[in-house]
Amino acid sequence: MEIIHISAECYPVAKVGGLADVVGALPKYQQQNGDIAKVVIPCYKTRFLFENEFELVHQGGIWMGSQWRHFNVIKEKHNKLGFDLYLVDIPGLLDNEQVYGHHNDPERFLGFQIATLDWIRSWRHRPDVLHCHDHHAALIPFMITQCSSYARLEDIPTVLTIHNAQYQGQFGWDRWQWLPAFDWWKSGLLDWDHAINPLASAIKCSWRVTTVSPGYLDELMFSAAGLESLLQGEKQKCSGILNGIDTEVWNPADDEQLPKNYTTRNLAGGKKANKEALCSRFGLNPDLPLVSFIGRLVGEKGADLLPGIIGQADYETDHGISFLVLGSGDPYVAWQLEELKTYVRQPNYNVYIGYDEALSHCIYAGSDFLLMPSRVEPCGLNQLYALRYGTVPVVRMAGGLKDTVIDFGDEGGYGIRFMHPSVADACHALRRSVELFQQKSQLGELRRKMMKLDFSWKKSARQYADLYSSLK
Ligand SMILES: Nc1ncnc2c1ncn2[C@@H]1O[C@H](COP(=O)(O)OP(=O)(O)O[C@H]2O[C@H](CO)[C@@H](O)[C@H](O)[C@H]2O)[C@@H](O)[C@H]1O
Repeated sequence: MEIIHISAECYPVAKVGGLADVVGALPKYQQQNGDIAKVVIPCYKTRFLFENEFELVHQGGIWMGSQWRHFNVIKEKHNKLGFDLYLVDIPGLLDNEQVYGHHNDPERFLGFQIATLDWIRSWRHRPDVLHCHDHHAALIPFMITQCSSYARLEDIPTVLTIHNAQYQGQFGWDRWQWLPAFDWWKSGLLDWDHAINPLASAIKCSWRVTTVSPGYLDELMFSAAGLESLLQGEKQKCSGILNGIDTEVWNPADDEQLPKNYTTRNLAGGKKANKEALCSRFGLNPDLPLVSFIGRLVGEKGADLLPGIIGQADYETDHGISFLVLGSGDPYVAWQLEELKTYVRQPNYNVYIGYDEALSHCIYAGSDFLLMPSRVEPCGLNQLYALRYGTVPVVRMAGGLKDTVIDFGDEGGYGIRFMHPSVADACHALRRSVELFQQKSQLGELRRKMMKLDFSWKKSARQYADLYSSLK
């Protein structure tokens, strides 16, 4: 079976968040299972582009309204990622370093999708599935079924995976001419709330819709940033498939980013060495329980709650807890987190504003607890990385967090859960964390248990394979 993943991100080529991790890993496991999995993403000017070798596989041109745009498709030459990687290069549109945040993002991602289809249309054979990830690839199901220029592709099954329904990629009807020609009476398939809404369109037009955890699918039925009724109506084609993690990239036994590698055998010593290195870099006291946060500084992740949580927990424990934050995003939250250093000082708190992949690995390994006060969490990968590194996840019961973290107070449990995204609930969970930290043997046992859990892609890749087979 040949599966084409179409996405805006793919680790390690271009990563902003968890979408990249999934698209960089799932295809690798699909290849290992005997399928052919290919990934197509925009050709941004990231380091990966300059540090690797590519070959030109296609040249073409597309119309977007009255604008003609030339494009190239290049392929990474040496199968570095374990699957074929294709980059769609549209000069003047996609050739920036930043993945998102441009004034013309709708036009950029639409151009990417049209060029991708234009290229696939030129193949002699047809792939078995087009797997579209998030809104950046979500106009494809509409275009292949409704735009006459892609009629050749019309009966290829399409799967939409929703990694995050908060972002839908809407743009105004004044820009409908950017799309390839379609019958106007079909425009309802593009519309949601009087705008062209790519995510809504894919929910309507794709053969199947998946969410990145079953819990998130349940949540979307009553909280989906305006798409609730649409999802309820299309419920029969929706399913939740939990994300896995790439256990080759995230493995404390041979992670090259860590000061010391460890397994369940040298767990205590390994965690200690990593914690000491991390604490010494950030001026923290290694004898205190270390709670970390890694992520985008946005409301969904509850990042705005962090200053309150950290201040309150520091006060309640009489400086008996330490915090480290790694994140980037909302400038106001970033400023607040910097400001907090004047109230909660070293050795109890430090923050690194920015994006640093290597540091994130050191934090998963060197922390005792990973805090995730998310308001919305479609799956969440951080808690899965934390588990793999023997770090106790302290999570708000949302979406995928609820599906993957069982409270250590319950049978078979290993993490800490709390109910509401509030300072009070998070602080209560942190008090439990401090108590757990003092029970050294219980903590050691939990760490061993967490590291043995299997959240690899094996099971989830099989679920996707079953889904694709059902489309034949
Ligand atoms: N400042 C920083 N420096 C270094 N690394 C950083 C970082 N900020 C974040 N990261 C890394 O980015 C990834 C974030 O993963 P999440 O699952 O939180 O993704 P995100 O919310 O972006 O994606 C959406 O898609 C994913 C995948 O489906 C879902 O799991 C998730 O719930 C959904 O919101 C992790 O690998 C994390 O370590």
